[in-house]
Amino acid sequence: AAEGFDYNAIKDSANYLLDRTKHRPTIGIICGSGLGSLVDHLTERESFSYEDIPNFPVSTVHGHDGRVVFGLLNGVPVMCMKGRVHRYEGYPMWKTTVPIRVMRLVGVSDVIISTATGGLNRGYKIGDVMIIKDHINMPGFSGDSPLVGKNDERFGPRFPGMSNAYDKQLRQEAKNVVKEMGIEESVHEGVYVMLGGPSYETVAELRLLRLLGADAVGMSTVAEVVVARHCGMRVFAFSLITNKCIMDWDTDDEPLHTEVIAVAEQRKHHLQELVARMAARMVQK
Ligand SMILES: Nc1nc2ncn(CCNC(CO)CO)c2c(=O)[nH]1
Repeated sequence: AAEGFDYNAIKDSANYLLDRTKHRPTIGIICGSGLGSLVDHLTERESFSYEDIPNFPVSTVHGHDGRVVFGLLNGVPVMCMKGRVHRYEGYPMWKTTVPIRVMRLVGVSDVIISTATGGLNRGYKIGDVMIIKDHINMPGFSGDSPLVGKNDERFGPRFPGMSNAYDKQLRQEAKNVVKEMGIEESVHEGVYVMLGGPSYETVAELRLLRLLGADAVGMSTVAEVVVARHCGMRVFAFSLITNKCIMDWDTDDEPLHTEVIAVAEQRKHHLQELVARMAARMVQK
């Protein structure tokens, strides 16, 4: 059979974890750039290396030790994915979303996804946060979707809808949290577009993406959201704007991955506070 999801393989991954942790979280957290250290704040932490979990994809980037971390975030049981695998590493799209399906079989019903992005919207500053209200699945346009291939009804339907992918109620909750935190001036709401990467975009591509209505661009998140919605999870996702995309030909700026990491490091406290407050609201259902 063509390579793709296998229910029993996902079940084995989930059972490996269920047999080794006492936690039964309903909230999942994908820690994108800047959020990894969130796991240090969990109490009653139980952590498992991606390498030890059967059938789990492992990051090929050394020093990016991927870990599944269970624990309590201000008392709320959560299951965190610290470290992501990306399409640009050469994994098929479906494989980059295996953590979502494992979360589902562990019992997670809501997922918080964070990511670093380049700002296309000229009103965004480096270090700002964009609550994702919708996405453009550019790889999906050419058929590179995590759901291509045999559909497993035990997860979801053959043709899932994506019209409310980014839960409206959770976005409203997030705006309330942002007000509580007093950071409204650096938080926006916009459209995320995914490209495959690993190269950053040309100026012509960035101008096209802006014309298409995208406010921020990245190389992840969209496939995870498609798979999360396919299996009925609620999704809250946000981007950290780590650099402003260069939109004209005569500047010689160049986006640098080192900048991405540095900005994430600077803003991690606000991001972690946002996630903790959202998790507390989401677990109330
Ligand atoms: N122009 C631009 N700026 C960005 N800053 C972060 N990312 C998300 C991609 N992050 C990669 C490389 O930094 C690592 O996963 C991007 C991007 O895709 N494009």
